[in-house]
Amino acid sequence: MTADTPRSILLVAACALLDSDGRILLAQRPEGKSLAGLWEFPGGKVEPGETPEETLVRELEEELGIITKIPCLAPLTFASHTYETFHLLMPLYVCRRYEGIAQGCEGQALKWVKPGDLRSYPMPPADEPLIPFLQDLL
Ligand SMILES: Nc1nc2c([nH]c(=O)n2[C@@H]2O[C@H](COP(=O)(O)OP(=O)(O)OP(=O)(O)O)[C@@H](O)[C@H]2O)c(=O)[nH]1
Repeated sequence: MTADTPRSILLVAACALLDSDGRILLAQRPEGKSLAGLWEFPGGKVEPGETPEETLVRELEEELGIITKIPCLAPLTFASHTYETFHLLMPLYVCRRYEGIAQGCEGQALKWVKPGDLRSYPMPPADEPLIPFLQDLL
């Protein structure tokens, strides 16, 4: 792909799930996937017919066994990052209200991380500009 080739935009919804101590949940991308081993915010691709909020409610249940509702998702900022084969547009929401205890339902490792420690966890390049927004918020 050359610099002139139009890339498709991939819309992914992501969520900073917070616990009562203000820690943020990160999930490790499993072996075999792109960007394996990096730590990311739970979420996933917005499927046709879904809103980003609907995607997150679905993904949080599928990936983590967490139940939340659309009004509990507060938009914080977004990532806009060009990868080699697509351009990622990723709204980041914050969620403080949910039911259940997060578990890696798809075998992924999870970590509750203090805002000041986020940089200790290697993240996809799209995520790095998001960190100061979370640190300012929390
Ligand atoms: N959920 C999530 N995805 C992210 C983050 N940062 C980031 O670059 N992404 C990218 O957004 C896409 C999300 O795809 P996905 O999670 O629904 O699906 P996937 O891993 O099976 O995608 P893959 O087929 O590219 O491996 C991936 O390309 C992933 O690399 C993030 O913080 N959270």
